[in-house]
Amino acid sequence: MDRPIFRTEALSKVYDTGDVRVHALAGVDLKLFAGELAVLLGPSGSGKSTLVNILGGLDRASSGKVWFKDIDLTALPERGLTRYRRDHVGFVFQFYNLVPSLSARENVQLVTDVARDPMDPAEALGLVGLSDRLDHFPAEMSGGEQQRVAIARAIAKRPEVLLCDEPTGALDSRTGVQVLEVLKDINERFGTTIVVITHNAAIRQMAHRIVRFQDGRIVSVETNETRLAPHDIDW
Ligand SMILES: Nc1ncnc2c1ncn2[C@@H]1O[C@H](COP(=O)(O)OP(=O)(O)OP(=O)(O)O)[C@@H](O)[C@H]1O
Repeated sequence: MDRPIFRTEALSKVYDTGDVRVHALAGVDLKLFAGELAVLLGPSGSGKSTLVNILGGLDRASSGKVWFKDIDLTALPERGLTRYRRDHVGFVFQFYNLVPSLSARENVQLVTDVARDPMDPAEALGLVGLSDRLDHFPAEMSGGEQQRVAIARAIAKRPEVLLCDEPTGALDSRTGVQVLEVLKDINERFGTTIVVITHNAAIRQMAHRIVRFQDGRIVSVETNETRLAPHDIDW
């Protein structure tokens, strides 16, 4: 796990909202390695989502550089960034963003229909333990199940990277653990690089590395000597 998949150099993001200039990222130098599960911690507003959105090609830096392997994302035109996102990145957000009128299988199909080398939707849903919920609609599923559909949708295109912004933020601890078990399994089974933003500091115990943010800067990067399985984490 020593091959960088992301590298940022003096990455900055400034939001200009009239009178106020917010330095959401103020010079971030970070390497993330292929196959690692990294947890990003830090107070609200410290820049975690901004960084992850830039890594995922949803947003652009104001200055500095970010590479995905040998691709300079900061130099890609809009179409290239869209292709990068489609081919390489899966996203999981706090609120699952499923289409309410579509079944679990159809929600996953939205992605597999346009992916280059997708899994079968039923296979992706099987990987997150939902083989018996293929034809259920979001309203017929628990929060944890809906989040697992969202993860199935994100992994069905076999992305190299899974970017998760507060994936357990809306879940109670029991269902949160199930979601984290799925992320750990994906990381181990496919070697997918996984980045998890969380406000729940206990989750750091399942990470290979923990990156802490404050005021748009990285204040520490720590490697876990021993990792805990999600079901052994005390929330
Ligand atoms: N679109 C935007 N326009 C203006 N300011 C923004 C925008 N997005 C983020 N910011 C500001 O940038 C800073 C960093 O925000 P960001 O969402 O990256 O922090 P965060 O660490 O992910 O916070 P949280 O844990 O609350 O999600 C904050 O001060 C935020 O208010």
